Parts: sequence; structure tokens; C-alpha cells
Amino acid sequence: MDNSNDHPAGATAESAPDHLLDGLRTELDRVDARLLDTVRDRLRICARIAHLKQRHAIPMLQPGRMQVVHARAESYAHRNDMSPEFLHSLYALLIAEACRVEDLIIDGPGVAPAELRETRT
Ligand SMILES: C=C(O[C@@H]1C=C(C(=O)O)C=C[C@H]1O)C(=O)O
Repeated sequence: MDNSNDHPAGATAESAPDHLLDGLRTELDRVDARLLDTVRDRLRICARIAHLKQRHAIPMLQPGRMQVVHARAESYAHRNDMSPEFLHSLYALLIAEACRVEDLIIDGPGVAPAELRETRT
């Protein structure tokens, strides 16, 4: 069968939109895998911070530290041509989850939720 008309003039199989889309989605999937691992690792560190706070009676909520984290994200947004509002919202979610996990540890029997235990890879 003659497939010479399958692609517009000048386009090859390699540059067809579907092929390009597949390649970009593969790249995106790899970045998402790293992103999810990074979010997990961030929460695991927060769990360790919570244990430390519990042992030394340090308050869970640290508004000054939250300001530092938000300010760094805002500065990053400006330097990388991203929306500061978007990064603020993203960090608000990350911090809220960190606080939820920390509360569970500090108020509970001192055991991290299963998904955050250090032993898992
Ligand atoms: C992780 C901490 O605990 C909370 C979570 C924070 C975060 O997710 O960045 C920041 C401030 C804290 O209230 C901390 O105190 O550093």
C-alpha cells in the first residue's frame, strides 16, 4: 500500500504530531515521576522534623519558617518566569499536607503514617 500521503508535505513519520506528542509525554512522565518522589521525600523530612518537635516540645506551626519557604518560591518564580501566585498556591498545599502529617505524629503515638516511613524506597 502506498503511504506517501500519510503526512503533510515535508513531514516525516518522525516529525508527525502524534510521534512528537508521544515523545513529549514520555519526557513529562519522567519529570512527574521525579516530582512525585520529591514530594514524598519532602514529606518524609517533615515527618522527621515532627519527631524532633515532639521530643523537644517545639510548636508544630512555625509561621516564620513558612514565610521563608513562600518567599523563596516567590523569588524562584520571578527568576524563572513563572507565576508567583501559582507557586504560592502549590506551596500552600505542600505546607498544609506537611502540617497535617506533622500533627498526626505530634498528637499521635509518634509513629509516621505508613506511606512516610523511612524504610520504604
Ligand atoms: C517543616 C516544618 O513544619 C511546618 C511545615 C513547613 C513546610 O512544609 O515547609 C514549614 C513550617 C512548619 O510549620 C518546619 O518547621 O520546618
